[in-house]
Amino acid sequence: MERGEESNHHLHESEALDVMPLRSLHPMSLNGVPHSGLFHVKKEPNTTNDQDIVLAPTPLAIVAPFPSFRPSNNISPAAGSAGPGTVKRGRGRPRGTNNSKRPFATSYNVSSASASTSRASAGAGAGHSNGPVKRGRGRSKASDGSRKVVKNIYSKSITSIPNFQGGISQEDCRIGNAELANNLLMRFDAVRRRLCQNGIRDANTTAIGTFKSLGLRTNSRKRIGPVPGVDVGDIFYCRGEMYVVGLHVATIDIEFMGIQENWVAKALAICIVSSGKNVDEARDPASLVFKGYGGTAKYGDGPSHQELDGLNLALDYAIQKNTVVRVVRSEEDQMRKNKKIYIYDGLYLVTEKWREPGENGFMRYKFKLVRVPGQKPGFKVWKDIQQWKSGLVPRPRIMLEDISIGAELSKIPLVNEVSDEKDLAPFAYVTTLSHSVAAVHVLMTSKCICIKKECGKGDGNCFCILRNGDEFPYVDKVLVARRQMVFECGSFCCCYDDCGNRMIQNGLKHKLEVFKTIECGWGLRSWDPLRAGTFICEYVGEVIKKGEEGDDDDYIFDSSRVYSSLEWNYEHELVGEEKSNHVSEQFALDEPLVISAKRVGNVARFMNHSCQPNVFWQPMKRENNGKLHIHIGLFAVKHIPPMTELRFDYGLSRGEGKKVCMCGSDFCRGSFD
Ligand SMILES: C[S@@+](CC[C@H](N)C(=O)[O-])C[C@H]1O[C@@H](n2cnc3c(N)ncnc32)[C@H](O)[C@@H]1O
Repeated sequence: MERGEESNHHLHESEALDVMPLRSLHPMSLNGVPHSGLFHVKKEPNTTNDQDIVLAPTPLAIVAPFPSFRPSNNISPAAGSAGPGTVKRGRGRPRGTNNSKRPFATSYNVSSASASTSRASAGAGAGHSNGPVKRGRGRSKASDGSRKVVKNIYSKSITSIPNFQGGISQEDCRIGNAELANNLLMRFDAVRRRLCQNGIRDANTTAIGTFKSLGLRTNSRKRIGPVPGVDVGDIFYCRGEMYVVGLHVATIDIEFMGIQENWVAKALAICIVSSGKNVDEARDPASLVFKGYGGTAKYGDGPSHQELDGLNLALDYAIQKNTVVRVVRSEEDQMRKNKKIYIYDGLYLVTEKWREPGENGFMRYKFKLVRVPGQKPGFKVWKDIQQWKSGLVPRPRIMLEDISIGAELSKIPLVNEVSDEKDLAPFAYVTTLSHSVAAVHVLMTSKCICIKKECGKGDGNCFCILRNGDEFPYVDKVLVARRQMVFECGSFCCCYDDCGNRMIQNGLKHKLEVFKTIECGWGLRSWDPLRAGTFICEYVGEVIKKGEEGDDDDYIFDSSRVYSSLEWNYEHELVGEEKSNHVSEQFALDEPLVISAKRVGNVARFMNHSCQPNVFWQPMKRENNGKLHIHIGLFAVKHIPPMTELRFDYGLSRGEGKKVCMCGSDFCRGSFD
């Protein structure tokens, strides 16, 4: 049936259906879509349209297969660092609506990743898994039939932890909210980073196994339309993250929910991931053509025509019902070869379907999806930036080509989309911190003790690695954990200039722009997506003595201010470590570090303040000309979509700020500075 033939049946977000396990049903009874269970529906009190989807009191109404989740192999409310005195808020563990803290699991078990997804005990709100087929318990048969021990020390996932406080109530888990989604994404990525650092081969899968089995997820209720806490434009670096926030909870590119209409169970498409291969027109930010399923060679049979069954029927049902479908676009990640970034692009309508001959001559289904107008841009932002970068289309409203006047490798434009102002208060753009009065630590050794034995000068241990707790502080160029101090490699190490532990000294790696904000003067943002833990820039300026700041100096960084706490690091229980391994996030500076970027500075001087920042600061020791200095690195708290303003917490000087804060966040303290 083509669009328009049916009546104006709509299912809106307000009519979202409540899904609870009921009992299992024949696996193929859902429009031919295999599924694992039948779910009973409770309708939201304010639901208005009962005719289209019959919500029978019992025995069935909505059929929601709990998907077996198998993530792909792809791989903060407060800012800054926790200062000497901190306003406790941080990521924390959010309380449930009933303010209760609930343990999620009762026993501790570290299992192999392959088994963990199938064996995962369903924690609160996690539902049950029909995950991968169980393949035994660590012993497999060799080709000659003999038993061989498979020792896979790199694949561990935590399936249960006694007394673990997940901090999420079952109700919150089901309904979801922005704080929870944010919190879980940060915790998930912290675990993933640590597992990577520990050499776990498939850190994504292991992390998701842990989160799934402990019930650490939100929006566990299937729903049509938006999911609470996920905004258009939000980005995800693996499918596990979309699972944790309930955006797309399926191993395949299409997620559906079971609906019962006139006592017949039907599948309705609710979310699709356009992965490039399954779409014809992925480049158009307003519409796409999704390819149908089926018709491929199976069990030795040849390919065949695609039929209107299974997932094709789920998309067709969305046409009939005129229901919205969430669409996740994807783009290549420029920082990781052959990996993707997923961009939530909001709601679409499936407007038409047709069948046409495919390359092999067999008929293939196609579905056109058109973006619902009036939503904020998501994927379009990426397309615009690609055009600016390629030079095909100039970036509009540029007031100054490069505020760094060539000091940075990549130009930093000054952009004003809100007025015609193009003047900046005069300052000198510099890329290095000037230490007129800073405490300078003279290096005790000029001996090379680098990690490369072959250099012949060292003993095989890099001085900097040892000082970083015998761990390399980064994985895939992102910081794993905040520390009291990060020690950078320097000229006394035998590593090369492109060593991954030379972050601050190698300067900006992302394309940034200074732009006019509506309420806070000039601000800073990035054209590139920034993964949580990405080094953005250093806070550059003149180091001054505490107490010597001018009253009119708006460009002060002061480590001795009071900062809201931020719990950014991994939870040791979730990576199977002892508490003693926990890396402290409290920085410890012998003396306050005060930097003024008023007269001289870099892009960081344009970063505005937020009480719920997306950037934190990290003290870093770096050697220059045989001397060690403390520098301040600014890093992404969470994944930051392109063109999102970058802000850190300026802190409070005396418990109360001098300036009225206009950050607009839910956690605004009202003042800063
Ligand atoms: C380091 S500068 C940031 C760049 C500045 N917006 C500019 O135009 O040069 C700090 C100043 O920006 C403004 N600002 C930054 N964050 C703000 C906020 N959350 N609310 C109000 N004003 C803010 C205040 O004037 C503050 O003194």
